[in-house]
Amino acid sequence: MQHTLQFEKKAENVQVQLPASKSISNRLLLLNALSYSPFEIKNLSDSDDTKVMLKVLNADSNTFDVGAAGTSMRFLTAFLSKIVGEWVITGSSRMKQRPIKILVDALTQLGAKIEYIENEGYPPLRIYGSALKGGDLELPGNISSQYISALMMIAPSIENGLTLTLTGDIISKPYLNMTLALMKEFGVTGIWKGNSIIIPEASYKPVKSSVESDWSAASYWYEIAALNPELNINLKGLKRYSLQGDSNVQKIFKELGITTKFSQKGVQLINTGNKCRKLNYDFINEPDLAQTVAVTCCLMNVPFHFTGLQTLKIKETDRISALINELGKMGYQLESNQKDNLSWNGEKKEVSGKIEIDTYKDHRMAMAFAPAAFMGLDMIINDPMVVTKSYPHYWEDLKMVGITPTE
Ligand SMILES: O=C(O)C1=C[C@@H](OP(=O)(O)O)[C@@H](O)[C@H](O)C1
Ligand SMILES: C=C(OP(=O)(O)O)C(=O)O
Repeated sequence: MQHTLQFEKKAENVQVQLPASKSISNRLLLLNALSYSPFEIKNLSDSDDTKVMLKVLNADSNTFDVGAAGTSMRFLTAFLSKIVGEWVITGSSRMKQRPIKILVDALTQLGAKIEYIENEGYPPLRIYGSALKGGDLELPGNISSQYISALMMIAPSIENGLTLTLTGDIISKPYLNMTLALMKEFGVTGIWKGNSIIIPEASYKPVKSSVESDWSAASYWYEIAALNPELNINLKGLKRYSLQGDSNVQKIFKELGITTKFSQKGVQLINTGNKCRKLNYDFINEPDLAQTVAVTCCLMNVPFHFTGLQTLKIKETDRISALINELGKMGYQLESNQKDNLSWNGEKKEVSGKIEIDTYKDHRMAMAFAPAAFMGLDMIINDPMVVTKSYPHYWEDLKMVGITPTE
């Protein structure tokens, strides 16, 4: 399926009810299960990644398919390892290329028995769950924080708890702090000590919880604000003192002329027109914002140098290559060491005619590129429904600002 995007100037004011955070939703679902909570979670995400988490936690089979949801794959692998029984967990073809060895090795050290069904180091997995024994574990902190969050959440229910010492650079650290904060809501206090996270053996207590709106989803509206100086955008449900590291989108887009104003009604985005000459930014803490900011900078003619992108190659797709390919189709020549950086020096080739953007089964490719339609470009987005991974009503919401997708 394809969407051809047509843009017709429409609204001057829009109010957007953003989707709920899937990161918070998936943690709360696991913590609810671990605390045997009878309470319903308020404002749970309706994303594919959360729906699949709910489905697995409520299933009565022993074989689960989590599709493309990284958090579900990693969190459930840890969870199932400590539930007595034999379980099989698999995912999409891309999920079978996303590494999981670090988590499997850690769980094995705690006493779990896990087998690789196809390729060593990757899902699908066969898990023989049993009671686990805790203690001290050392594991790399520079591949995916999701392995660490997964271990943190099961730690209180393991004999002796866990002390996790992270080696290498710590990437996506705000997600670890989000995990700690939510565990605290459920009555368990873990602490940082240098590069170690210490979590005691303890009982979670069931609590009523609710989910904030998603700051990563908000980033596409910051992009839209940056490209539409006259548009007045109000975003609902975001928290100023958020658990989400992606709330740093405020700081990044300030460099691109967007001021964030909090009020009773929500978050207002104001375009001041004051953009920086060049944007240098280290995305080590906010990897999911990189695509939004790369596309915005190109469309605004702001050269950039981004670092801290080492996790992008193992996400829904190799996001560094995907950005180079697709921005290349629009005439922007990006450069990268194909490891952890990406830059654009401001040079652009003229392109004409239709621009067909491939999305590589990556929701963030579709969402970051769609606002290019505001620039009068004749845009086609391939496989547009990938957005349901995190933001199912994205295309509906875009209609409010005059971008109409037609099949
Ligand atoms: O814990 C989480 O909810 C997430 C952690 C990050 O992944 P990595 O830790 O693999 O960078 C992020 O990219 C992902 O979208 C959600
Ligand atoms: C990387 C992402 O998700 P996950 O790793 O949970 O699949 C994302 O949503 O951008």
